[in-house]
Amino acid sequence: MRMISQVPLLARLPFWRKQLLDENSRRVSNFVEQIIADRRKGRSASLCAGADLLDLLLSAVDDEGQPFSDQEVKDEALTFVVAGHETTANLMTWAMYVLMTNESVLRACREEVDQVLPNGMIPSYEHMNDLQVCEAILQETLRLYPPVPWFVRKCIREHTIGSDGHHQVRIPVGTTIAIMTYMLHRRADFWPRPLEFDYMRWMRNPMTGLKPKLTHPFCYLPFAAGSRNCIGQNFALLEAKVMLAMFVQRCNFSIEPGQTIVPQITITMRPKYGLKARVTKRS
Ligand code: HEM
Repeated sequence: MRMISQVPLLARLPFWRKQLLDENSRRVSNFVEQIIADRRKGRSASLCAGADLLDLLLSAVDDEGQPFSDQEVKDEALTFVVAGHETTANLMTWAMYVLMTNESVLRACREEVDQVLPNGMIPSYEHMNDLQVCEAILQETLRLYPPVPWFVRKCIREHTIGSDGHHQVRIPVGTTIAIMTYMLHRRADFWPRPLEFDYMRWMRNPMTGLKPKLTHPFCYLPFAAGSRNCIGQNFALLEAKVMLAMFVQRCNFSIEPGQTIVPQITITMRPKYGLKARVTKRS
């Protein structure tokens, strides 16, 4: 939505559903403006133990003592809302899909959660390291169903990739390269049994506590890589782990039969026709 409005030519084109896009863009923008105005006027406060991200943005100053302008605060806040919302929501959707369609995975997850968090205990930071099956399930979900299924980078130094002969490709400076995470994560040369959901491939070694080594340092990129990788990745995994554990601890869920579940790849990746489930309180 925002990307379209950043490209002047595209922004002017009256293409299909453009009005809806503009309207939704305005609504998100108004929503963020309201949040900032409320905080400036003291009508809202941080829900954290200390200052939250918005407090930090509003109080930050540069080397000359200048604060962010209203537009800059809004842009930064909007980036966090947009980058942090649908991504994590999609991760949770796909994780629930996996649990509802793999009985053994749900059983292993529930066993761990019931052991680490007995009698409906609310998870705290100290429990996070013990929720290793939950973590492995989330990592395997991010492999098969990356919420951000592709991203782009611009070439700043000329490269030639591929082996000698006709498979070689020269990449000149300035080329935009799309990295298809979804395909990378399913490549048989990097992942044994690539299409199988196997959370065990992520389990730490019980003796050393170390995670298994990847077959290639860049074969797993749910949060991209390099200096512009996801700034929120640790937070995202933490909040996803808390949600997954509490959901499994407190709810039963089963998938509504007769649905077609296919990934829809746009900027993010979600089930094309949604994912309907029956959720009940766990007794
Ligand atoms: C499962 C959840 C998430 C996934 C899969 C994810 C994935 C990604 C990816 C692939 C990028 C790089 C995009 C690119 O280079 O074009 C990115 C960037 C970013 N993400 Fe996330 N993200 C997630 C959650 C979050 C959360 C919770 C936040 C904030 C609270 C966040 C904030 C950001 C920001 C600010 C950037 C831009 C960083 C920069 O350009 O320097 N993300 N994310």
